[in-house]
Order: sequence, then C-alpha cells, then structure tokens
Amino acid sequence: MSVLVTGGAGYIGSHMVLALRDAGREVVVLDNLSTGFRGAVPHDVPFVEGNCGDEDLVKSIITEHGVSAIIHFAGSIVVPDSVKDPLGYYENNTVNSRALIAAAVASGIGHFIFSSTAAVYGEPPECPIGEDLPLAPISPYGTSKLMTEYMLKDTARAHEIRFAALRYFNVAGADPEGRSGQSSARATHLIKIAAQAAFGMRRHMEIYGEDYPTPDGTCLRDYVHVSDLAEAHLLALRHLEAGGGSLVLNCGYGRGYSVREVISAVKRVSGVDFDVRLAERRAGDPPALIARADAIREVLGWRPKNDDLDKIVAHALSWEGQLQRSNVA
Ligand SMILES: NC(=O)c1ccc[n+]([C@@H]2O[C@H](COP(=O)([O-])OP(=O)(O)OC[C@H]3O[C@@H](n4cnc5c(N)ncnc54)[C@H](O)[C@@H]3O)[C@@H](O)[C@H]2O)c1
Ligand SMILES: O=c1ccn([C@@H]2O[C@H](COP(=O)(O)OP(=O)(O)O[C@H]3O[C@H](CO)[C@H](O)[C@H](O)[C@H]3O)[C@@H](O)[C@H]2O)c(=O)[nH]1
Repeated sequence: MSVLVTGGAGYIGSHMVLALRDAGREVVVLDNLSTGFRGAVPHDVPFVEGNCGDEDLVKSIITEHGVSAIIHFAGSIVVPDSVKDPLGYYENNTVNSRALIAAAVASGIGHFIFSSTAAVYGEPPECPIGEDLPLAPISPYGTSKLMTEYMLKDTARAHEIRFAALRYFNVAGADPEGRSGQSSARATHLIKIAAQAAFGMRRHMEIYGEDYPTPDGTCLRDYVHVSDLAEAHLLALRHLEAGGGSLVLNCGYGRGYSVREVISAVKRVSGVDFDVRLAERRAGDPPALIARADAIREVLGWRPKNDDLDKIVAHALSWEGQLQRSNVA
C-alpha cells in the first residue's frame, strides 16, 4: 500500500517523502512543479507531474499505485499574494482540495492528512494559542485553508474517511542529513532570508516593525523544524491506520522567538555580521503566534528531536550553502 504525497516536490512535502521512505513506506508524489523542484524527489520515488485538483488523474494514481492514504501539502502559501489574488488562492487551496477529497472518497481512501496553518487563528485573543480558540483568519490564505478543514470535517461525518489537520506554526530548517531544504529563491520566510543574507545573496535584510507589544518590539513566532514536522505526520498516519479518530492539532514547540532573536542566532551560527535595517510593519503580521503544544504530544506521542533554534538555523544555513555551491558549480 502506498501513500500519495501531493506537493511532494515542495519544501515540506519533500521532507515528508524522505520520512516515509526512511520508515520503509511506499510513496508516490503528485506535484505540478509550480513552486516545487523535480530534483527534490528522489529518483526511485514514482513522480507524477499534474494538478492535485484533477479528479480523474488522482483516481488513476490511486488505482495504479495502490494508494491507501493521502498527505496533502500542495497549495499556494504566500499570505500577501493571497490578499492580491484571493480567487487564485481559493482556486488552488480550496477548489483543488475539494476535488482531491472527492477523488479520495470515490476511491475509498480511508486516511487523509492535511497541511493546515496557524493562519486559521488570525490575530488570536490569547497566546499560547490552543486548538479551541476562535477560528478567525485575516487573509484569504488562512480562510482558504480553514475551508478545507471544514470540508474534511463534514466529509468525515458523511463518508468512511478519517483525517488529521495539522496546523503548522513557522516551519524552518532543513533535513539534518542535507538531503533537502527550502530551495525557492523567492521565499519570504525569515530564517531563509537571513540565511541568504549570511551567504551574501542579499546586501541586507529588513526587520518589519519593532513597535509591537513584545519584549524587544519585534514579532514572536514558534519556529518548528521541518523534519520534526514530517515526523508528526508519520505519527498522525499511524494513529489513523490504527483506527484512531480524526484530529485537528497545532504543530509547534510552544515557545516563541522574536525576529531580533532569530537574526542574532543566524549571525551567531554563521559567524557573519550582515546588514540589518528597520522597515515598516508588514501588513497582517500578528505580534505573537505561539502554539499551545501539549495536545500533539499527548495524542500522538510526538517527541521532537530538533527543538533548538541554533540547530534549526544551522541546518537552514547548511542547506543554503549547498544551494549556493550547486548554483556556482
Ligand atoms: N512553510 C510554512 O511555514 C507553512 C506554514 C503553515 C502551512 N504550510 C502549508 O504546508 C504546505 C507546504 O508548504 P511548503 O512550505 O512546502 O510550500 P512549497 O511551495 O515549497 O510547496 C508546495 C508544493 O505544492 C505544489 N503545488 C502547488 N499547487 C499545486 C497543485 N494544484 N497541484 C499539484 N501540486 C501543487 C508546488 O509545486 C510545491 O511543490 C502548504 O499547503 C502550506 O500552506 C506551510
Ligand atoms: O525579511 C523578513 C521576513 C520576515 N520578517 C518577520 O519575521 C516574522 C516571521 O515571518 P515569516 O514570513 O517567516 O512567517 P509568517 O509568520 O508570516 O508566516 C508563516 O507562518 C504562518 C503561520 O504561523 C503561515 O502558515 C504562513 O504560511 C507562513 O509563511 C514576521 O514577524 C515577519 O514580519 C521580517 O522581519 N523580515
């Protein structure tokens, strides 16, 4: 029995493919390569280039590869882009997810794991953020993801399918063995940008606002290592396969670091004192997003191995170095 990974050529999906293979599972990847890289998927893993919203294609992959579970990473992920192009985001994140879920139901798939996000909470009234806080996304990106959570909940009531929606906080780092990492040069994420600055690929970087109500005035985020996140999906898959019920869980460590603390860590670990400037606040950035993280540990027995900011930064830098060497070569 095989696991279908949509978006498996992307940043998080490629780490999932590695984790599944390391666990001895059969995998097939479906990705349209809009932001992913063919080279991120090992050559001995079956790869189909196409749209996860193509129901007939998904059904044929399920039949051909004997798929028993789907892990769905495919989607569009840049929050400000979703504000400029809401219908594009609803199309790719919600409409295509609907088609994927329909293909799963029609093909008798019993287990479905979905990449949700802390963005479903919007600007939460309290922090750390428990799963039971109000769901009030403030961007089309967050809403497009929440709508997929709702579709899964309703579908699981009506059909023989159970799901896990994992609400990721800030995903960062790279495979500790150097097999994958965040490859998109256009990435907007803080640690990726700071790593690019450390390698001289940017002349400087900016801090978006230092007048937030936080200890040093910059935003607090809960940075979770991408390999720990992949491990959480494996545990969620085992939970569903063992007959466990559907789940909605935060995936973070429950500790926040400020933008300044992250930049200091990148400077300390890289040994490079790159230029950092102060800029205006970026629209839509909540001051603090920190997970209440006990449920995932209790329910799934998740024991992250990389819960350490310097380690996350070291792995991100190591991957950035590999990327740079391969671009120069
Ligand atoms: N990176 C984060 O911090 C973060 C946080 C919360 C949630 N997420 C979610 O995790 C998932 C993966 O994010 P990522 O950071 O790896 O992004 P990514 O852009 O690296 O990966 C997305 C992958 O999906 C593919 N894709 C996009 N639309 C597709 C479609 N219609 N059909 C087939 N393939 C398609 C892309 O080519 C890419 O390989 C996304 O759903 C995202 O919303 C990410
Ligand atoms: O060059 C930069 C980049 C980021 N930041 C700041 O660093 C913090 C983290 O920003 P990221 O862009 O790395 O991450 P976000 O918190 O905006 O968002 C990420 O996490 C969210 C959930 O927490 C969503 O899932 C979203 O998809 C994902 O990009 C923010 O305060 C941001 O303003 C800077 O100061 N300078």
